[in-house]
Amino acid sequence: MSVLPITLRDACVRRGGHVILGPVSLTLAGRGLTVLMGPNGAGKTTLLKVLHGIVRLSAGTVSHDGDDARGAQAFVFQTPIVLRRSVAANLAYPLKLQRRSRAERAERIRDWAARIRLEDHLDQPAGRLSGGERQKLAIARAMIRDPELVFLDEPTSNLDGRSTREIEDLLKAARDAGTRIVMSTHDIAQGRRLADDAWLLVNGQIRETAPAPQFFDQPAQPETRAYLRGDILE
Ligand SMILES: Nc1ncnc2c1ncn2[C@@H]1O[C@H](COP(=O)(O)OP(=O)(O)OP(=O)(O)O)[C@@H](O)[C@H]1O
Repeated sequence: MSVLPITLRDACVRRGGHVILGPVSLTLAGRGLTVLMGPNGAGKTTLLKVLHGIVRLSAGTVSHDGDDARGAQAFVFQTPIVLRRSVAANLAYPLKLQRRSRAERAERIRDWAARIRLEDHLDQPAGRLSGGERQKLAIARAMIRDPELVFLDEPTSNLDGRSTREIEDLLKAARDAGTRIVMSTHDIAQGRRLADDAWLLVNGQIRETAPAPQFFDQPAQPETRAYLRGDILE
């Protein structure tokens, strides 16, 4: 069973009389980590939400051809949402929904708390964590039930170097363990560090999709070259 492929056909989203996304046609399949790049306001968040199935299209279609879409995919929002409970309770929540046994929950919580270096904070209210710690907790909560597919919206924006490196390591480990990841970033250096393949979105439209070496070093589109040079795209 797989949630993939997910296919968009001429997908459009309108808000306030404007098309903010689309028309976009693409297929999300395969393995690895896809980086979605583009200027502020290009529509990256909207595209991720469309792929996850939490934004209604104004036109076109999104087909989740796989099975069991909800259980096997997760979304990490740009501003991490943590429950007003302890760190341990935040990690336990998705496992309870999956009806995992108490023993299995305890083992996974210990494992993930160690991976995000919060093992000494398990009883602390999540609301008191720093921004970087909250983001790590939100990612761990998404990953703890071994989803097949995870979307992350700018997972390290506004974080310090150390938190960024820790989160990048988490994402690489999840990718290497077989989780399909799609994440947005406008940090080109981060894209180079993480991507197996990359998409450029400008003005609500996909301008290029390519394997990372090609995207970053030999892009086909002049617009991608301009974006990577640091030009302002409109
Ligand atoms: N509910 C809404 N009503 C009107 N405009 C909206 C709404 N939601 C988003 N937009 C606009 O749609 C465009 C795309 O938004 P989106 O958040 O998807 O872009 P983004 O690429 O993720 O941006 P950023 O990099 O700044 O997070 C933006 O210009 C935004 O202002």
